[in-house]
Amino acid sequence: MSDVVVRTPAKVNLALMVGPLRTDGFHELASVYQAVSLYDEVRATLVPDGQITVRVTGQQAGKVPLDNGNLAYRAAALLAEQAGVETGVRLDIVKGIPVAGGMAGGSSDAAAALVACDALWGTKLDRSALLDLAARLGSDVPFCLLGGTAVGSGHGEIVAPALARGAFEWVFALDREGMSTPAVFAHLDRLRGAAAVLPPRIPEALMAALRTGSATDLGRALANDLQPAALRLRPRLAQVLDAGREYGALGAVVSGSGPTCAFLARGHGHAVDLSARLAGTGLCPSVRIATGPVPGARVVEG
Ligand SMILES: C[C@@](CO)(OP(=O)(O)O)[C@H](O)COP(=O)(O)OP(=O)(O)OC[C@H]1O[C@@H](n2ccc(N)nc2=O)[C@H](O)[C@@H]1O
Ligand SMILES: Nc1ncnc2c1ncn2[C@@H]1O[C@H](COP(=O)(O)OP(=O)(O)O)[C@@H](O)[C@H]1O
Repeated sequence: MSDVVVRTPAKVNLALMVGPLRTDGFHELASVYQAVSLYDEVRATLVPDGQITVRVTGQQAGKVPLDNGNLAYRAAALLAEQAGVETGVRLDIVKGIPVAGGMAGGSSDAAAALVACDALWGTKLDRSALLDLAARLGSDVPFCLLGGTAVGSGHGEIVAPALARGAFEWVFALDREGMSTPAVFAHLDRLRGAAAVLPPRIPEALMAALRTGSATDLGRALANDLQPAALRLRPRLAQVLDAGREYGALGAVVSGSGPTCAFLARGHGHAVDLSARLAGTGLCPSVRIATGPVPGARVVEG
């Protein structure tokens, strides 16, 4: 086999509860992730010379690094090192997930590269070994392997499937410019100042909404501790959230560290209507519809 193609999803945090800053520079998190149907594709092609190269096409491709700053590159290099692989790989990434949008695009490409290279090189790591490597690459990477709806703890890298039913219709309002995840966490610390920060806890109402599959209850329970910091850094996002609520979204929340805003719709027809209305406000340059949950990074060819 000389080619493997992996399709890999974006995520939205249904809850992102941020605890104290740890001594390792990460914050303790309690997160509920959901994988949604906006995808990147990663094609891994065998090359004999031991080199890893990356090419990126698709939406906002120019904003993505091609060197070892690319998370997919790092994933391939880490797997090669761990498994003693000497052949190389060319990674062709087609971006469909917004870049620096709070939707885990880079992390998802890292998960995809692990899955693709594992198949291409025949390293055949088991699920838990892949999850360990994923955790070394970034807080969101293990979830991108798992997909579905899952609870994250630690700094977000310890993931377990959530008891959840139902399918949800989402609308995502993209912003012109991405936001830096470390900058948003740092701004939250500034807003919190010297106040004591409690260990993070996922709202019980959210887990209950997932168990019943009620979109109305889920919409009400969406929560993101990073949202106040993201709104301070990008005040126009507050208008975007208000517009979505006005057009009947069941819930409106900043996705992860932002700037993408996520809206839960009543159904597909409402999602189409909501996306048209949001686009019509002129507040957001691009709007997407997606469903969740969907599976994590999966081989689709090869
Ligand atoms: C905020 C979240 C929510 O799911 O996603 P995004 O909005 O970036 O997609 C994640 O916590 C982001 O995860 P990820 O993008 O993998 O970030 P990482 O590479 O692990 O960390 C980047 C930096 O973010 C900060 N960070 C990240 C995770 C965490 N629990 N505490 C932190 O303070 C740290 O400054 C860290 O150095
Ligand atoms: N494969 C990749 N796709 C997108 N961005 C990447 C990738 N690898 C590294 N990056 C870098 O990571 C930063 C954060 O991107 P991304 O993972 O899309 O956003 P977020 O962390 O907000 O979910 C980007 O600004 C980019 O410089």
